[in-house]
Amino acid sequence: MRVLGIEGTAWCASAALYDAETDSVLIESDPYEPDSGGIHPREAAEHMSEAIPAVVDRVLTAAEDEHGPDAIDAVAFSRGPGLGPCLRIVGTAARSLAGTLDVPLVGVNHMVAHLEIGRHQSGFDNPVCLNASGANAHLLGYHDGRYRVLGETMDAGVGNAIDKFTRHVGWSHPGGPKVEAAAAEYASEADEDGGGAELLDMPYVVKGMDFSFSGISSAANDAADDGVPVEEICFSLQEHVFAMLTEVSERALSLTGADELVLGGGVAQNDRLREMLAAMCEARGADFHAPEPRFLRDNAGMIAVLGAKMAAAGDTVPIAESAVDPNFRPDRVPVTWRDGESVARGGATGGAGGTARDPEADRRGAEATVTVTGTEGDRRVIKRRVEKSYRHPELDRALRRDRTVAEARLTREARRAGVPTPLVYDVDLATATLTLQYVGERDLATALDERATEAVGRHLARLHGAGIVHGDPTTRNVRVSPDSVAGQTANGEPDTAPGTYLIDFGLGYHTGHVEDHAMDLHVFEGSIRATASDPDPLIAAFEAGYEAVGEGEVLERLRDVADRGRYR
Ligand SMILES: C[C@@H](O)[C@H](NC(=O)OP(=O)(O)OC[C@H]1O[C@@H](n2cnc3c(N)ncnc32)[C@H](O)[C@@H]1O)C(=O)O
Ligand SMILES: Nc1ncnc2c1ncn2[C@@H]1O[C@H](COP(=O)(O)OP(=O)(O)OP(=O)(O)O)[C@@H](O)[C@H]1O
Ligand SMILES: [Fe+2]
Repeated sequence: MRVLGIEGTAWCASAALYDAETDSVLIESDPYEPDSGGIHPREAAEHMSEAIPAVVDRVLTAAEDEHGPDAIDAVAFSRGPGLGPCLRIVGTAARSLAGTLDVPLVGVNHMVAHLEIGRHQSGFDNPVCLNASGANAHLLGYHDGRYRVLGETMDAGVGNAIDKFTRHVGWSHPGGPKVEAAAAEYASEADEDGGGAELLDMPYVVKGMDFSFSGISSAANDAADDGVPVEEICFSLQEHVFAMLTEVSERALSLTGADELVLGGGVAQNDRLREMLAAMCEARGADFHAPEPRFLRDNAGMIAVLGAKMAAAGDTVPIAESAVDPNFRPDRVPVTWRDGESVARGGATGGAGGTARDPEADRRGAEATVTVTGTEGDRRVIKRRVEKSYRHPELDRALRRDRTVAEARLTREARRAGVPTPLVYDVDLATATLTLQYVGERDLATALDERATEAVGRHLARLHGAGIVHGDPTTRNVRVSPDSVAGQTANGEPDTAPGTYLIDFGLGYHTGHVEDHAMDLHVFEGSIRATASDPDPLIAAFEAGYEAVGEGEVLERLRDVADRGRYR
C-alpha cells in the first residue's frame, strides 16, 4: 500500500509518500517563517494555501513517475489539533485529492501520529510516549483501545514556553534551536573555566504527572530584564524544563509498569532533552527511542505512516464526515490499528516490567527506593530519594532535600488533621532518607475499588480543610488494607478509621487556594483514568467521599481545571 499524507496544522506545509512494502518515506516540506514575533494564524494559513498544493504536487509527481497513475492507494491528512484556518486548507486539499484520485480518505490525529511514528520505527510493542512539541506537551499510554493522557501541561506547550522567552529577548521564531545552541555554548565555556555551569533558581512545577510552564517562562523573562546574561538563562531554562519532562516520564513508566519510552514532537530534536531521557531510561532498565529529526518536527511522513496503518484497518472517513477539529484530543481516537494489549497495567513495581514480582517486596518508586525492615507488628520502610543523574546536580540536591523535608513535615501534620498516614520515625537529610511506619497491605493501584476511592475522597477533603495539598495523590500513593476498608464502611465510620492511608507527601505544600485543592483531585482522577478499565464508578465514589467532608466549591473548580488542561 502507498499513502500520500498531508500536514499543515500550524507552520509546516508538508506532503509525503509512504510505501508500506518497502517501508520508505519521501517527505517534501515548506516551512512558514514569520518575519517577526510568533506564528500569526492568518499568515500561516496564507502560507498553507500557497505551499500545500506545491508540496503535494512534488510528491504526487515523484510517486506517479515511479509507479504510474495508480500510485496512490489512500490520502491521509492531519485533522487536528492545530490552527483552524490552516487545518481547513489541509482538509480541503486532501478531500479534493482523494476525489480526483478516487481513493479513500483517512483523517489522522496529529498528536497520535507524533507517537505512532516512534512506535513504528522503534519496533516497541507498548511504549509510553512523551510528546514534546510546540503547542503541546503530554504523556500518552495505550489502554483498552485508546491512548490515555497520563499527564499533560496545565498551561503552555513546551516549545511555546521556550519561544515565549526568545520572543521576549527579540530572537526570531522558532526559539528552541537558538536556546539549545546558547545553552550548549554557556555550558562548554563554564566547563573550560573549570567552575561548571551555574544554575539560576527557577520554578519547578510537577503535580503528579501534570506540570506547568507558566511560572518558568515569567522567571526567564524577569531574569533577562534584570540583566542576567541570556546564555545563562537559556541553560537554566532547559535544565528545569527538560528535568520536569523527564521526571513525569519516569513517573508514567513507574505508574503503568511500562519499560519502553518513545519521544515525539519538535522539541524532541533537542540533544539535551534526549540525553536526559536516555539517562533516566538507562538507570531504570527501560528502552528509549527518539526518531530521526525529520520525523520529530511537524512533517507529513508521520501522517502518511499512521494513515497507512489506519487504511489497512479499514479506518477511513467519508468525505461528508471529514471536518477538521482544532481541539482534536488524542484520547478521543478509537485505536483501530492495534490489538487489545495495554500499557497501563497499574501497580507494577520495581524497574523494567515489574512482572511476576512480589508487589510487597522491596520496590522502587519513580523517585525513591523503599526497603521494608523490622518484624511483624513493627514493620518499617526506609525510603531514600536516590540521585537522578539526568538532573543538574544542584537542582537534584535541592529537590531531594526539599521533598524529604516536606514529606516528613506534612505526613505528620496530615496525621494530626485526622488523615491516616504512616508515623515518621526518622529523617536523615544528608542522604534524603526517611524511616516510616509500614502501613496498609498493598497499593490502591493493585486493588482499585469504590470503597477505597471514596475513603481517599474523604481523606483529601480533610487534608484540604487543614490547608494542605498532597501534590501527588495517585493510586500508587494510597495504601489499603482491603478487609478493613470493607468493615469500616459497613460500620458507617466516616473518615478516621484505619484501612486507607495516604503516603508520599514529598510534593505537598500549605495552601488554602481552591485551585490547588482542585488540582489534587484532578491528579487523583487522572491516575484512575490512566489505569482503570471502568474509571467512572471509582471517580464517582471518590467525588462523593470528597463532597461528604469537603467544600463543594473545590469540586466545581475541578471541572474548570480539567477543561483547562485540554488543548486549545
Ligand atoms: C498541533 C501542531 O501544530 C503542533 N506543532 C508544533 O508545535 O510544531 P513542532 O514541529 O512539533 O514543534 C515546534 C517547536 O519545536 C521547537 N524546537 C525545534 N527545535 C528545537 C530544539 N532543538 N530545541 C528545543 N526546541 C526546539 C520550536 O521552538 C517550536 O516551539 C504540535 O505538534 O503541538
Ligand atoms: N509507609 C509505607 N508503608 C507501606 N508501603 C510503603 C510505604 N511507603 C512507601 N511504600 C511503598 O513503596 C512504594 C514507593 O513509595 P513512594 O510512593 O513513597 O516512593 P516514590 O518513589 O516517591 O514513588 P512515586 O514517586 O512513584 O509515587 C509505594 O507505592 C508503596 O508501595
Ligand atoms: Fe506537531
